[in-house]
Amino acid sequence: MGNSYRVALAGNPNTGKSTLFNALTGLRQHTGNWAGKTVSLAQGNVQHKDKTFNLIDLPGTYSLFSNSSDEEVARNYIVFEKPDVTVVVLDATSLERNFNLALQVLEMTKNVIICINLIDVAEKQGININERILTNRLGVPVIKISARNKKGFPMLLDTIDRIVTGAIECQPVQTTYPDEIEEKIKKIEPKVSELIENQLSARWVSLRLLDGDENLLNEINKRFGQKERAQ
Ligand SMILES: Nc1nc2c(ncn2[C@@H]2O[C@H](COP(=O)(O)OP(=O)(O)OP(=O)(O)O)[C@@H](O)[C@H]2O)c(=O)[nH]1
Ligand SMILES: [Mg+2]
Repeated sequence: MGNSYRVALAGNPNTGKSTLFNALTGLRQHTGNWAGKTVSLAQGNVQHKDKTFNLIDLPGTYSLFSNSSDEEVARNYIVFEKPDVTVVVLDATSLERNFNLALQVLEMTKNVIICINLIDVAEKQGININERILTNRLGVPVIKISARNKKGFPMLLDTIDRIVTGAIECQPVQTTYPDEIEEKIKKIEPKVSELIENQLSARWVSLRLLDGDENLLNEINKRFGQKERAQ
């Protein structure tokens, strides 16, 4: 499986993740249970040049904290299962709301593509989106597509390809918080970093701890504790 890569599709509900998934995989999907949860994730393959991209259709959520099991499944997949690339699918007609989740993903992981879908609807509404400016600001590729009309797919697949081969290096922009929070992050981040080594983003885990996210803490204990016991 040297040429096989996992590509997770994340995003708000109703942004066209499954439409994109089905269009790319041609409905050759099977579902797999994930991480001890009864939620099943649709998976399917797409062939691109010499590579196989294994797409994972994550549950649609408005955020990636621990508010619901859907959020946890999507969040845990991105941070613990570490897909090779995470594609965040956004609705071009409600970018402001959709960027909330996109910025959360940029804090969690490095290899991210922002995929702005429903571009056909946005264009009809006179909404112009400059993907080059967004790419520069966000530090990761931003691509416009219409999943229903199968537009923009070659660029999307090519960009996934270029990320997995290292031709593109993502440098996701990090949200800056008020001084008080930044100071707290500075205090705990080195300790967090020591504990989790390079397995997760220490800044992101620090933020979640400051937020009192016990479910995440339990998940870290469960996963990393297990590894230690197994050694
Ligand atoms: N016009 C237009 N409609 C689209 C496009 N992509 C998806 N849709 C429509 O948007 C609706 C939602 O699409 P889904 O693929 O079910 O969205 P989803 O992100 O999987 O939704 P959840 O599973 O609830 O998270 C459907 O009615 C699609 O036909 C597009 O590019 N253009
Ligand atoms: Mg769906």
